[in-house]
Amino acid sequence: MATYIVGDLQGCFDELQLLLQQVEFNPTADKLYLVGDLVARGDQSLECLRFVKSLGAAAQTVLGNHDLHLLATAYGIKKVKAKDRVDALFAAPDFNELIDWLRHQPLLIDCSQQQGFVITHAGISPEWDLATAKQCAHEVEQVLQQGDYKQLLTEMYSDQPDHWEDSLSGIDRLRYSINVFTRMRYCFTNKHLEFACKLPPAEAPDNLKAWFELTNPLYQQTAILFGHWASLIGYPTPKNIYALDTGCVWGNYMTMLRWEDKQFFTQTAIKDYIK
Ligand SMILES: Nc1ncnc2c1ncn2[C@@H]1O[C@H](COP(=O)(O)OP(=O)(O)OP(=O)(O)OP(=O)(O)OC[C@H]2O[C@@H](n3cnc4c(N)ncnc43)[C@H](O)[C@@H]2O)[C@@H](O)[C@H]1O
Repeated sequence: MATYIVGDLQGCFDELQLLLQQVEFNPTADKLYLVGDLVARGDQSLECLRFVKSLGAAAQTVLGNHDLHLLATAYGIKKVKAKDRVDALFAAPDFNELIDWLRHQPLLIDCSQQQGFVITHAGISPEWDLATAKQCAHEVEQVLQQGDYKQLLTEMYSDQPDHWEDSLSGIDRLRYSINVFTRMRYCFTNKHLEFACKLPPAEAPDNLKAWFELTNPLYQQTAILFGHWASLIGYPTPKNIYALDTGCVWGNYMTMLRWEDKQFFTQTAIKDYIK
C-alpha cells in the first residue's frame, strides 16, 4: 500500500491520469490525497470531480478557493467566470450530486498521528497550533455540511479579519479560517495575512514573508502538505513543508508525492490551458 498526495488539478484530468499510470496507482490498495482546487481553468473540471468522487474511500480531498467559488456559483451566489471553463460541469446530469459531494469535503486532513502529515489547500495560520487548526476547520465544515452554507458562501468574500484572535466569532471567525485554509500565501512579519501578492518569494516586497517562514512550533512538529501557490514552483521550502502546486494549468507540470519514500513524480502539462 502506498500513499500519494497530488497538487492542484484545476481541471487537468489527463495529467492526473498519466501520473496515476506512472505510479501504477491501485485504488484497492493505495490511497490518493488531493490538496484541493480540483476545478477551474483547465478544460476537464467535470472529469476531475467525477473521478475523485468515484474513487470513494481510496481518495480524499480538501477544499480549495476555486472549489469554494464553484460552490458559490452552483448555488447562484456568484456568476461563473468564462475563464473557469466549467460549462460542461454545469450542464452535466450529475451536477447536483457532484456539488453536494464537494460541499461535504473537509478543509483539513489530519494524518499527523498515523503518518506525520496534515493537508490543507493553502496552509495553516502562523497563529494556530494543530488543535486550533482542527477546531477552526471543523467549524467551517459544520456550516458547509449542515448549516446555512449559502449564507457562508455569500459572506466569505473579504480579506478581513486579517489576523487571529481567540475571541473571533461568527462570520469573522469562519472567514478568517476559510482565508487561511484556502487563500493564504504571504503574511506581514506580525503574522497578519496579506492577499494581494501572488509573486514568487524572490520577487515579493521585503515586508512580506511566506506563511511557512514565520515562527510557529507546529511547522516543525508535523509535515504540512499544501497547494494553491503556483508561483512557488522551485522554491526551497523548509523541511516539513511540501508545496505541491507546480502550476500544471499555467503550462508547468503536475506533482505527486509518494509519502512512504518521499519520491516525487511529475507530469508536464500536455495542453495549453490558459490561452
Ligand atoms: N473567500 C474568498 N475571497 C475571495 N475570493 C475567493 C474566496 N473564495 C474563493 N475565491 C475565489 O478564488 C478564485 C481564485 O482567485 P483569483 O484571485 O481569481 O485567482 P488566483 O490568484 O489566480 O488564484 P489561484 O488559486 O488560481 O492561484 P495560482 O497560484 O494558481 O495563480 C496565482 C497567480 O500566479 C501566477 N503564476 C502561476 N504560475 C506562476 C509561475 N510559475 N511564476 C510566476 N507566476 C505564476 C498566475 O499567473 C496567477 O496570476 C476566484 O474565483 C475567487 O472568486
